[in-house]
Amino acid sequence: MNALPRAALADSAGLEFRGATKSYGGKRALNDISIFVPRGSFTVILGAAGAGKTTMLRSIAGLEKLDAGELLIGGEPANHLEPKDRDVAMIFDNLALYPNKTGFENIAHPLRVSGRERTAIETAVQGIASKLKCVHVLGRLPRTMSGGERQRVALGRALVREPRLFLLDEPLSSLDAMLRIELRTELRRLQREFGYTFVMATPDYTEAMAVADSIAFLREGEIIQIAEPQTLYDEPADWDVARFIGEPEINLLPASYSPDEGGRVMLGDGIVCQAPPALRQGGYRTSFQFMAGIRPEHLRLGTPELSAWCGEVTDIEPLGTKAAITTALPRSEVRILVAATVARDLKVGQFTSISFDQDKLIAFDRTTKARLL
Ligand SMILES: Nc1ncnc2c1ncn2[C@@H]1O[C@H](COP(=O)(O)OP(=O)(O)OP(=O)(O)O)[C@@H](O)[C@H]1O
Repeated sequence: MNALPRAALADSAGLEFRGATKSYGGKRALNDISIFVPRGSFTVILGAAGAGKTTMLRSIAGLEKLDAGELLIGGEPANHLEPKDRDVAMIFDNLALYPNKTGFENIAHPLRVSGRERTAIETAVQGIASKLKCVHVLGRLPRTMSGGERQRVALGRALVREPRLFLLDEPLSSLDAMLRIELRTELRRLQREFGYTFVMATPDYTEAMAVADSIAFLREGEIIQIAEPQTLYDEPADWDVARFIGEPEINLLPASYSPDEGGRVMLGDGIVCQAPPALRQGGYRTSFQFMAGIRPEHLRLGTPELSAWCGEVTDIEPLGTKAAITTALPRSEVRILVAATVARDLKVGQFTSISFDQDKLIAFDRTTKARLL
């Protein structure tokens, strides 16, 4: 297994969907999905429960048949291929191991089934086990392993086959938080090092941001946006995407725009500020209403000379190095992310001044929810 030069792979297709559609009893689970996944990349399908993530992965694996549209794997049409002929591995969250086989035999199983020779099996199992740091459990039965060790062996069993494409359906969701972070880092490292093509489904945006080259945001069977993680955060296609990415959630406040004086924004609760660049440069000639999105990390407390608002602290949620402060304004509520040291001096019931970075305000259309460019 040699490391593959990533640059050379960037243009070649690991996977492509063209207008993929799939319904269950009249309900569209996938609606005209088109996506190109470069070979050697890590793509994450992000979306809420029921968005269609599993259906998408199962259609790629051949466990579901598309009603319409084309699937290409490695640039080749794959709609007609049986699952076993697609050369893809699907990794689920509840990866069951054979209870009566050792760690070694569990990982070796797919190679034995395909008739691989004994010394080649030995080398492959040792190689993948050392990459996944589970050599020490190769001689043991699953019931003597910790949850994390079992998951490593199960991942080893999927990775040892070296298929063209790996499909990972919430593979870490049953692990505790620490293990999840440790294993996702390792998945990312392995994927980079060996140029694997990974398509992973998850509803967890932090997991998606941590590992993805590219994230496809899926909602009700439709791809709403495909972008690099930071772009999804900075330039969300609509306010559903903006709310999904970021913790605490982005603040959404009714607002209006006026082209006067080079562009002004009036937020509820009587705040008037200069419009952000996207609105100023948008060529708008008349006033209109929109939804203003302000991320909690772009609000600040306690700079009265710069402050737009005064709010009452109604909740303080410690988050370790940071804290989420909820403040009530006369007609709305905003959440603010502050350093824990700042939160220490605050008390529920106290009034505080609030200011924000106007250039970071994101404007959304009130009807379509789309971000205004
Ligand atoms: N075999 C099936 N029969 C009928 N409806 C189905 C079937 N499989 C999925 N669906 C429906 O298709 C839609 C998409 O389901 P899917 O499992 O792909 O979503 P998901 O994003 O993976 O959700 P989760 O995160 O909960 O696993 C849902 O409305 C679901 O109820």
